[in-house]
Amino acid sequence: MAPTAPTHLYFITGNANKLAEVQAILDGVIELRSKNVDLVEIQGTAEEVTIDKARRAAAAVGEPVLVEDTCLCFKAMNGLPGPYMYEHFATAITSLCLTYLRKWFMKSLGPHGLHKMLAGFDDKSATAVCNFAYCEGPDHEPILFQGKTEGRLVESRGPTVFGWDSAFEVGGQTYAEMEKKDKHAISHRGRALDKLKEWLAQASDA
Ligand SMILES: O=P(O)(O)OP(=O)(O)OP(=O)(O)OC[C@H]1O[C@@H](n2cnc3c(O)ncnc32)[C@H](O)[C@@H]1O
Ligand SMILES: [Mg+2]
Repeated sequence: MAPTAPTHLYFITGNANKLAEVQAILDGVIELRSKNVDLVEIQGTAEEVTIDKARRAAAAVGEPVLVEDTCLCFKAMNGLPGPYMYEHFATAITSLCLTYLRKWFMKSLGPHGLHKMLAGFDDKSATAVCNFAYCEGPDHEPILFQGKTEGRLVESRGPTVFGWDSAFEVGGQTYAEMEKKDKHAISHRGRALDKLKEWLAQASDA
């Protein structure tokens, strides 16, 4: 059966900054309810982790849910061997993100120390990757929406309110230096949610 457009969504997250951003971006699009359910996160690619998270969330809440997983990937750490196929490259990068840029890592390094991770590399480029998964309810297949933003890792500039915002620069400004609406217009999260909005519009027309 084709998935139907929900009238409301439970966004399951324990991260207050994420919640605020998602609420702002989806304002007027759909009724967003928040819930903090402690979900086990499996090991795997970012996509597998997000899909599994959505299944667990739907089973716990019993209603349409949205979950999200974000990671920051450093190209330099996968510089070897150069000519590898893109698919291998992407998989290796994803594993790196999952292994190294989880919450505990951010907590121990902090936004001010993050740039030191690439101190020994010339290539400071990084990609912010955001995966949202929507699941209509228990026993439904989750649907994935991905957004990516290319940038680079820099010394922290701007308020250190949200994760690595002050260390990730896009077009000359760190995320933390941007107005929120400007971050949303180009961010990994904004781009992923553009796809979700498009899907919601199509599903409600169907
Ligand atoms: O409950 P969930 O939704 O899983 O929230 P989380 O805090 O575990 O979030 P993630 O695993 O998705 O994110 C890993 C880290 O990346 C940080 N992060 C996520 N999105 C970010 C953004 O847009 N800007 C800066 N840091 C971000 C976040 O604060 C975490 O420390
Ligand atoms: Mg998490």
